Amino acid sequence: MAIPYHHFNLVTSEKPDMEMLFPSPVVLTQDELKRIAAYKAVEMVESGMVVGLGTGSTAKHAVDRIGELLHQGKLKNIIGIPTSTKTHEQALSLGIPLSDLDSHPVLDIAIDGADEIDPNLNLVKGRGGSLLREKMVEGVCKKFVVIVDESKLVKYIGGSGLAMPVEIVPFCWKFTAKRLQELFEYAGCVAKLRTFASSNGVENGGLPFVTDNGNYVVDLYFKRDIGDLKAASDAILRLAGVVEHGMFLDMATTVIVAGDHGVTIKNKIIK
Ligand SMILES: O=C(CO)[C@H](O)[C@H](O)COP(=O)(O)O
Repeated sequence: MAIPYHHFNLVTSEKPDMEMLFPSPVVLTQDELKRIAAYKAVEMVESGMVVGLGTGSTAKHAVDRIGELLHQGKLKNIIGIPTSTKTHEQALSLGIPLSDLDSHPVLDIAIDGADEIDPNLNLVKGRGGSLLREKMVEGVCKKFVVIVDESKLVKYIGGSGLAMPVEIVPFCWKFTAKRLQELFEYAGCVAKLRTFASSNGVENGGLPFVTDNGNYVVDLYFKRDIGDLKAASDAILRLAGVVEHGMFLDMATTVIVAGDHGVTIKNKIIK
């Protein structure tokens, strides 16, 4: 049975942008690793902050922890900005005071998971379907802390072979999906409409998955590296019918990775 680890010995690595925390040698489940990364991130939250609340199984631990610290009186006057209806419901159930971008257009910090992280801290997000709200919220925070277990680390964006989601309007979705696939023909791209069944891991068709914004999601699968990410982003966003894509380029300020050998904290190098 997996045992959660209880303490860290702090060691600063030779690289100035990276801090390593080595735990006791124990076996951890993926969910425990997610929770460790989440709790570490919540240490960066201070009373009085406006906090972006991410979506997904990793971010859920961070929201739980913020709720717990508020309940214990260790955090005070937090305002949460949820990135999905699901997180909104979770935060409400924990008694976290909530607001939105209309009232709080600048956030102190946001904490969220990711589906992929490349060596330059570029991300793929949105396999949970909340990419648009996540990008809106996380694009206006002073610190964007990404929390993952080490399975999310990739050599290049798309490198996991799993989906890079694109939120599109439902109108003529096949047309938009085809244009997206053609855009990345050079990388062996296959574009698939996400369905409720496929979002649960069962590839047998079903009704289209509908986002919190009433849109569809087309998942792009790449066989090869798509190359210039900024060019890819611009090309996707130029297509009428596309609402947003799941590449979060140059947005993360800190990435916390929990792995079997400890927690690694990578900070963006400010040029
Ligand atoms: O982008 C997201 C949801 O839209 C999630 O942050 C991402 O899918 C990671 O999820 P998890 O923590 O469950 O692995």
